[in-house]
Amino acid sequence: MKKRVVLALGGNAILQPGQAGTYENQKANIETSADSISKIIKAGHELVIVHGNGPQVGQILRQNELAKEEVPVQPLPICSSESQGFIGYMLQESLKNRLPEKNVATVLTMTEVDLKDEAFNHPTKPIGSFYTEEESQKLAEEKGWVMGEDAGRGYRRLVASPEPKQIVEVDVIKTMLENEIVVVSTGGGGIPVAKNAEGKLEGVAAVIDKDSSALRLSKDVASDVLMILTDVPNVYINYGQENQEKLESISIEKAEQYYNEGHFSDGSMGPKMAACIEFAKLGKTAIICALSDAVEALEGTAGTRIVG
Ligand SMILES: Nc1ncnc2c1ncn2[C@@H]1O[C@H](COP(=O)(O)OP(=O)(O)O)[C@@H](O)[C@H]1O
Ligand SMILES: NC(=O)OP(=O)(O)O
Repeated sequence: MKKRVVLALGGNAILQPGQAGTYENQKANIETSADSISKIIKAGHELVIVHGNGPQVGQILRQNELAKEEVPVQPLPICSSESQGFIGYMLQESLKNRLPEKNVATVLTMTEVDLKDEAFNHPTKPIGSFYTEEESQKLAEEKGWVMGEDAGRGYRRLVASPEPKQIVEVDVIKTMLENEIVVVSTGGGGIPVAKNAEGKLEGVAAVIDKDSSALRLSKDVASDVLMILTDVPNVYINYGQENQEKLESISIEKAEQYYNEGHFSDGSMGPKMAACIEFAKLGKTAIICALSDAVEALEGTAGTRIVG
């Protein structure tokens, strides 16, 4: 049966930790992602792809800073829009090469946030490259960056990550879905904008969590499924320990219990599970699975499903 699916594509699907972030690295990863995504489209489902941009937006910002003697530095929302543009282009190209008959288009998407969001006072979103603890201390001292540990993988620059309140282009996205267009939207959680003192939208320095924005978008376009693709085949309890246990199909109550017991790390699996639990509460299906298992997970034979 045809389903409307919002698919959140993890950062690893575009750039893996340890990779330099060359065009070739990103192209190769996106080609692999397109193999899986095109199978979902071929199966006849309506699809919106929401991608991450943490590594890319950090690198664009850094390029700006390093070139500042010659070229004016652009603010973070401009860097976000650039990341949506180039990742959208790469996805469009790879998907169009596999499915020449399908229309695939990227919507540069703004996401409204609240300037009073407490998150502006506590940066938590890791962007850009990974550093050692020593390098991280030096960068904090010399450049005043806020640095933090990222899920045991090293240290990264942190920026504010407010809650997504509204996807500004949601009506455009719905119209495209109704016209069978595969949509790439809300990349990097959306370009963060907020109402200024005159009530006008204006870009703000933040990077929104793409899993939270994918949840917002899933609700707004009334998708049947929220699917988060990442680099692990399942969610586990006691993850990384000898007694780790794979979760396949779980109830909202069990998922909440495990969440409250701290089985899902902040900044990695935590926000994914929080988004899935909230989506399942609408009586719908939320899935977390590996990129390569997307079609099987939709059919219910792979991944972790929270069933509402
Ligand atoms: N309970 C858990 N089960 C599975 N993976 C977990 C768990 N807790 C933390 N993780 C980590 O979450 C990572 C996926 O999150 P993240 O790196 O943010 O993904 P992405 O960049 O793909 O959005 C996995 O690689 C794994 O190391
Ligand atoms: N914006 C965002 O959540 O990006 P990553 O998934 O790459 O961290």
